[in-house]
Amino acid sequence: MLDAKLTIALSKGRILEDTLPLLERVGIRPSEDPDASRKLVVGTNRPGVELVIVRATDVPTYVEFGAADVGVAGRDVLLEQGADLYEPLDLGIGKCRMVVAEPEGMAAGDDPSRWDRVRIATKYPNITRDFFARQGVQTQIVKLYGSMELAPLVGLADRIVDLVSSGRTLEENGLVEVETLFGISSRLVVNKAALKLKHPLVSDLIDSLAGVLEDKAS
Ligand SMILES: Nc1ncnc2c1ncn2[C@@H]1O[C@H](COP(=O)(O)OP(=O)(O)OP(=O)(O)O)[C@@H](O)[C@H]1O
Ligand SMILES: O=P(O)(O)OC[C@H]1O[C@H](OP(=O)(O)OP(=O)(O)O)[C@H](O)[C@@H]1O
Repeated sequence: MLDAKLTIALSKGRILEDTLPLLERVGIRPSEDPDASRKLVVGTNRPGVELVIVRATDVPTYVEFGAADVGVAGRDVLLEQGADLYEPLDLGIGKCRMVVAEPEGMAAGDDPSRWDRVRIATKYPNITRDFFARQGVQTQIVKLYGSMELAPLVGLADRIVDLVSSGRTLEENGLVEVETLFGISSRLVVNKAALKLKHPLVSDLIDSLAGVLEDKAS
């Protein structure tokens, strides 16, 4: 039997802020402001469609395990975690880039061969390890959960691997970008079983969002 319920996992902050206008354009409106509320399950104007509010780093887990049918997650989080998800749409929101940064004036510059055994602070240990391993550079990784830019200032690390958007956080902390790993935006992710078992609902959401993105691009 077809399940007429669709659960969408979103995280508070940037993703919620940028995703709600997209959902609005496809006719899905939360019944209360999820940012103002402490509720973690928020209904919508569409019967059977609800939002679950989770940490940004938890979105792939909720969707992979089917606790949510779809979700919105940054490419950074998706690459770091490597969850088994269907990723049909780049929503073009939450744009930033993953970079290596170091204190301004640091001698090693952008020659990775001189980076051996440097300590790198990051929230993304898998991405960081893979990136340097591919260059044949051994690094010691210090896993942090935020404020990465502080680490080189207090001697916790030599460099950081983190996200940059405007560049303001790097600049205000005397750091400079020395290498870009890749560009980032947020993606719609879908549970693979839900794609089959709830195909009409899921494909309707994907197609409607794709239409909105096409309109925005033209
Ligand atoms: N400065 C930024 N500009 C644009 N997009 C960003 C920026 N920082 C992060 N993002 C994107 O937004 C996503 C969510 O980031 P946000 O800061 O809202 O959550 P978080 O605090 O990193 O998550 P968590 O609470 O799980 O640690 C990131 O995964 C990334 O894809
Ligand atoms: O280039 P900018 O526009 O300054 O943006 C970059 C900052 O944004 C993110 O931090 P966030 O605001 O999520 O805080 P966090 O330290 O808690 O991760 C990221 O980790 C950088 O610190």
